[in-house]
Amino acid sequence: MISSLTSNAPEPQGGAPRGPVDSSRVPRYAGPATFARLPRLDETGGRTDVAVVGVPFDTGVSYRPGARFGGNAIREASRLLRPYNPAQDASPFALAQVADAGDIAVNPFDIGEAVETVEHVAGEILDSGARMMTLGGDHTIALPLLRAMARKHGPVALLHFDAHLDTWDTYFGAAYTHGTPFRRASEEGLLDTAALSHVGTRGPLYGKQDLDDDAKMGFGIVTSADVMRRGVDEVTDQLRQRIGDRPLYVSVDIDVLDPAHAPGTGTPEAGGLTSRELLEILRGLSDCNLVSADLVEVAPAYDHAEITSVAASHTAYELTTLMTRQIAAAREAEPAPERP
Ligand SMILES: N=C(N)NCCCC(=O)O
Ligand SMILES: [Zn+2]
Ligand SMILES: [Zn+2]
Repeated sequence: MISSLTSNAPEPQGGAPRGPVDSSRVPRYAGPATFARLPRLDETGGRTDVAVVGVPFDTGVSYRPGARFGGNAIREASRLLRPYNPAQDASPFALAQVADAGDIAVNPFDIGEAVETVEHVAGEILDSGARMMTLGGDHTIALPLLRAMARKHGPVALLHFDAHLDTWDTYFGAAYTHGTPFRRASEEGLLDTAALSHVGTRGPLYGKQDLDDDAKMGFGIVTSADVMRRGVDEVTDQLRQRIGDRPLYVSVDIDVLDPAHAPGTGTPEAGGLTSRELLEILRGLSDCNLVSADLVEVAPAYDHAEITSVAASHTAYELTTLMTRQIAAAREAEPAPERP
């Protein structure tokens, strides 16, 4: 019998979460890439507090394809993440169990079926009590994810980081595309219309009507230029006030970043946020009730030196840290008899 060449994460002690592989013992470039070198879900007995889930799907794109490879590119780039997050003063993988649940197997030839599959699997994960950190995939997948969120939490507050509105109606007559998920979510009543914000919006539109339609759905817009002029702290305060203690879903399209910070994406627009601005805004959400998040539109074929997937891995790390901090705080407030 051949023993494993690269050891897995160490056995946890006394019910503590199973953490990442120790990079001081196993070189971080060795072995299979799970997000942040965390255990797979089957290594935690199928139980986790936060499930990192890939959705290799890009059949909904209107321009460059390739986001189906985004999740695995982010996992590869996440090998360098370390267990303590000084910006949030937290060790996310010690506060709660985070595990890599692998990919949802979606039909690349049938968008309707793919949307149903994502909704179904997301529902199972949420029913287990876990939160989701989803790695896309193109932005189409936000719709089935929001359907699952609304079934569990009711209409959710939405913080949407993106160059684009993604509230357009149809493309070539198709209702489910990466430019339309939030229009469908609004029509289906999945969103809490008092707390909807786009952040980082910029670039040409089809017409002024796009903005009128978007405003009618209840969205507020913080453009990329607003972030530059008003600054991260003021913008974050305003977003936090709008969200309050509502259940919050965060959807990050990596094209919210300037193409200098994220060239590896399908519909790039000049004049975007820096990765520093995005990470800082996210860190400011620590008192929000973040129920789950997605990070979409990483298309590694257009990337260079993993610029985009490194930015994406750090973005997912900040989001995961926010969730684990909230899970730990809730446990402290009301001690549960056993860890899932
Ligand atoms: N969701 C993303 N990334 N892009 C939407 C752009 C849709 C369009 O081509 O007008
Ligand atoms: Zn976009
Ligand atoms: Zn988008």
